[in-house]
Amino acid sequence: MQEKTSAIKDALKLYFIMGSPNCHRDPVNILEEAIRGGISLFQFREKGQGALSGTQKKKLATALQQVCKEANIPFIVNDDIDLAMEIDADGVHIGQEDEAASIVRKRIGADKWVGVSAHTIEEAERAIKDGADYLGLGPIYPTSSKDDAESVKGTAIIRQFREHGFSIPLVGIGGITSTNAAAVMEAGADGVSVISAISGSEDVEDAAIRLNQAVHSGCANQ
Ligand SMILES: C=C1C=NC(C(F)(F)F)=NC1=N
Ligand SMILES: [Mg+2]
Repeated sequence: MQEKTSAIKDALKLYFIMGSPNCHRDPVNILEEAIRGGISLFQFREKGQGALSGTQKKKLATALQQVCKEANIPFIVNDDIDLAMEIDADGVHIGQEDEAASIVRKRIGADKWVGVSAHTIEEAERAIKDGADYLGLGPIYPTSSKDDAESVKGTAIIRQFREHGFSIPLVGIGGITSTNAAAVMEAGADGVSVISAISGSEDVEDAAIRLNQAVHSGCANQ
């Protein structure tokens, strides 16, 4: 398998997604604690009620990017391609309503990581043709982190994509916790992505540790 693809597969194991609206305290501290707890990839997703913009958003992005750099964790930016390019992020994540993946790929080049949210086989096929490196599938379970989420899919969508023959790295998203993460891995995902299961936890480091254990118990059973 391609070097880049295997690096992405490994990184997707425990994919923490966060922005200031998801935090009740300093996002930098939360990210540091999540890294200590074993997250393998981080996405800066500054979206929703009270989200920062402009220089404030860029300031927070670069502070979180620095934390990731020091821990050798890849840093992904959600939606905002301009910001990702300005701060030389490791990649971007885009949804169906964002700029087309083909345009994003042209803008950021071959080495950067491009993740795309997909809900159907057709959306996935187009994303792969457009040069996506991984797909985010969900919401697997009911989620409180995204107010315009699509219908809940369950782990069936992961099995469906694998049975269809997709070998592209897949990460589940939506309502994932340490109690249901193993099922996402057993269905064939390369990892799980979480927002509130970590950022909303009383003990962020412990939440990440427990999610990591669940993910590794799940992929062991594959
Ligand atoms: C809406 C999203 C769906 N999936 C993902 C990821 F987990 F990264 F694939 N990130 C998002 N922001
Ligand atoms: Mg988006």
